[in-house]
Amino acid sequence: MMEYQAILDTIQSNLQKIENTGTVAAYIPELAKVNKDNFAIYLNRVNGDNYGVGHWDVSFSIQSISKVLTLSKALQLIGTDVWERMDVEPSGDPFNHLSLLELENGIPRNPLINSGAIVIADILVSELKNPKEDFLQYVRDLTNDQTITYNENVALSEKETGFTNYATANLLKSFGNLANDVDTVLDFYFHQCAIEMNCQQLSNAFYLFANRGKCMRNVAHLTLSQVKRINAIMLTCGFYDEAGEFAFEVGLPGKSGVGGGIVALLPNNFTIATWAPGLNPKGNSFLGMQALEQFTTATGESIF
Ligand SMILES: NC(=O)CC[C@H](N)C(=O)O
Repeated sequence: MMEYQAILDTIQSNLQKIENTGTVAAYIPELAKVNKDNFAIYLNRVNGDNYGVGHWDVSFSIQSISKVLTLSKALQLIGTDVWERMDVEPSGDPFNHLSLLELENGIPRNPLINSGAIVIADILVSELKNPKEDFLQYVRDLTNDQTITYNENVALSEKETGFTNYATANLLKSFGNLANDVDTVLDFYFHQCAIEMNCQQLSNAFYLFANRGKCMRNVAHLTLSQVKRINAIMLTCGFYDEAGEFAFEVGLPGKSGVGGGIVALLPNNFTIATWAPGLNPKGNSFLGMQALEQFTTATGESIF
């Protein structure tokens, strides 16, 4: 019998001993206000057991982690048509990089970099009746928690400073890969990124990817094939130009966000969420990456 709580406690005390060289994301002014000392891990096993350490009940901005949830909704709505508008290859580039998009004629490398996520946002704006409300409801249903909401200050803060995302959306539009207008799509995108969750909610939200497409309420949202593909994309593209490093160190499908969250999972086994707002130079949580490396090393539980 594995002592998961003891393993999480040990990871927390190990990480308290090292210098946290991460820095909070400053390019979105609202995120720069978050205290770097926050640290949390929450683990959900598919057998129903759960464990937490640190500030696992404190909410933070999920940012790019939302891209997996919008992809999941888009696949549910239009299936494989999604792949007519983007690829499934790792980019090896930072999340907001523009030059590949221009070279490749407005076809994003994958749905987890900003350009791909903006195309997915465009799909949801076209397909959902009330896009922001309906998507939030989807996230609440997956998580089995009706309290989850957008942080309007974060959405506005990103809108005011989101010059690179405007450039990306305009480039997509110029290549004919955006059906709706740039402002409408980016308003949706800035809101999805501004959803707040704590580690418990985040781990719950991703439960369906470890549980063969069925959420916490045991409702089926995705086919087995869709879950397989989403997990493959998280493994190859979830950490941008550090996807190789995450696979090497941790060995799980996962997704990071510039709010300092990471969520990862082992199919049929567990989901785990970490939060530590200090980011490494690639925009991934400095301590979160290490916490997950220690977790899969201590438990021996990874996809490899
Ligand atoms: N990596 C991230 O979390 C980036 C998300 C952020 N909202 C952006 O578009 O810049």
